[in-house]
Amino acid sequence: MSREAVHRCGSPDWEQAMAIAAAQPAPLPIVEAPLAECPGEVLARTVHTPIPIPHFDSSAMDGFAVAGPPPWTLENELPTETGSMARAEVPALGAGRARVIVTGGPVPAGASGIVRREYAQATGDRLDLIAGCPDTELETGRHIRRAGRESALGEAVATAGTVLTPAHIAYAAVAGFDTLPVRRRARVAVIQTGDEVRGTGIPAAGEVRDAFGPQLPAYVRLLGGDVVSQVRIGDDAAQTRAAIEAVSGGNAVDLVLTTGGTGRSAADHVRREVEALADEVLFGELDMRPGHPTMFTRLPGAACWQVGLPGNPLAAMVAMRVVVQPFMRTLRGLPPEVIETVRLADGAPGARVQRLTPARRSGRPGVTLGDAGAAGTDQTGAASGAWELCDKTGPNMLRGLSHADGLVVLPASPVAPRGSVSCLRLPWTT
Ligand SMILES: Nc1nc2c(c(=O)[nH]1)N[C@H]1C(S)=C(S)[C@@H](COP(=O)(O)OP(=O)(O)OC[C@H]3O[C@@H](n4cnc5c(N)ncnc54)[C@H](O)[C@@H]3O)O[C@H]1N2
Ligand code: MOO
Repeated sequence: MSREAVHRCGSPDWEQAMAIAAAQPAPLPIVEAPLAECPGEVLARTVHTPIPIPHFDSSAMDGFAVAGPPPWTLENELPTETGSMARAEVPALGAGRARVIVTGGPVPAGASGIVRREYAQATGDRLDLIAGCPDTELETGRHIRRAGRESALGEAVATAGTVLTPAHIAYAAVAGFDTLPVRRRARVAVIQTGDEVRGTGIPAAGEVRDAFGPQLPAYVRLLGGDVVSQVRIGDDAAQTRAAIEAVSGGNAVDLVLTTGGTGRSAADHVRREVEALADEVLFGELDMRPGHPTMFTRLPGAACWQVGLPGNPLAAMVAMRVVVQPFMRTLRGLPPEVIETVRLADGAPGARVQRLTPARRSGRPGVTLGDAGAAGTDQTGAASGAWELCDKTGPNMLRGLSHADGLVVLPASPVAPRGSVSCLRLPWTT
């Protein structure tokens, strides 16, 4: 039985669409993930080191732990023994004595410092400095890495909301963590429509190569989720309904991405079937070009949404950036993004409607990247170079997007040379 879906907002613009998408889901549950799985994930809670870092006094050099001024009596110990001994097992060093130590080895109690190997000379069991050794080598604490110098016990290792990098993981490992609390990764189902769409080879006239299937999983991964199921179906109402019902029940996925079929022709079934199935239509179209027919709905079940990506490839990619990316940020526990402003080197002529257009950072002579003085600054105050519009950016085209660093918002009115426009960076640009 078809229920009447709740229609919320008529035709939001791109900025309203981002806000609606970001406001919908709750952040996903927190899971303890092994460190190796954490790079790229968002830390869900601030974590504090359970030990001082480093956690014991160690030598920064291969050489000799010494107690007091030279000469010293050299103890007869092998470096490997000293290096691998636990701190508590290392015997104290008596006054006037020296002992071999390796980099990272625990410093014995009683040691006043470390003398590096190349500055010391042993004759029998007598150890002395070589001629010309700098005076600094005898400073108290020389070449000793003191416990807690990097971080005291209980200091923050990383704060909630951090997107974890390999460096964060390395630091957390040093602090003794085996796992970190991160948000569960979003599970996304992809349903592609289109009788004319083929997956491999050269398409015949009337056919198109599938522009979505090979890249949507990677796009979703860049946004912090995983495509857990992916099907291609024909332009058929029953198949469309069955495919959506198959993935949306039972809490298995957080988001269903459909491609194509958002139109109102007899061959377009996504719109009708989703409208019949959905608990809520957050928006059924956008006041945005390209990407005008993009839909965003909440499907039956605890927490499962649907984004209807239009079939035109650039329109679909714009909808990914405007609707899916903010939605995924919230799932990951990230705050809504701050919209960047950039300058357009050559400006832009006015158009009938506002357009989100592929653009790139300009590399032309006279327009220097990161030159804040010449090219302006973005809203966050960071230096930002001027941008130029890409060529070949019709709604069915991908060539311009393939050269782009972001989507700039061109207003209907003309933009003067070096004029400011809003810009949404693409998630694969660095
Ligand atoms: N009479 C009207 N026609 C159209 C309108 C309109 O308002 N009135 N809107 C246009 C706009 S805007 C868009 S965007 C598209 C939306 O189309 P659908 O979402 O219904 O998608 P389809 O009709 O299935 O396909 C449109 C186009 O995209 C190609 N396509 C589909 N899937 C793929 C794929 N996986 N890889 C590459 N290309 C794909 C398909 O072959 C069509 O060329 O409607 C306009 N028309
Ligand atoms: O969404 Mo369409 O032209 O706006 O591609």
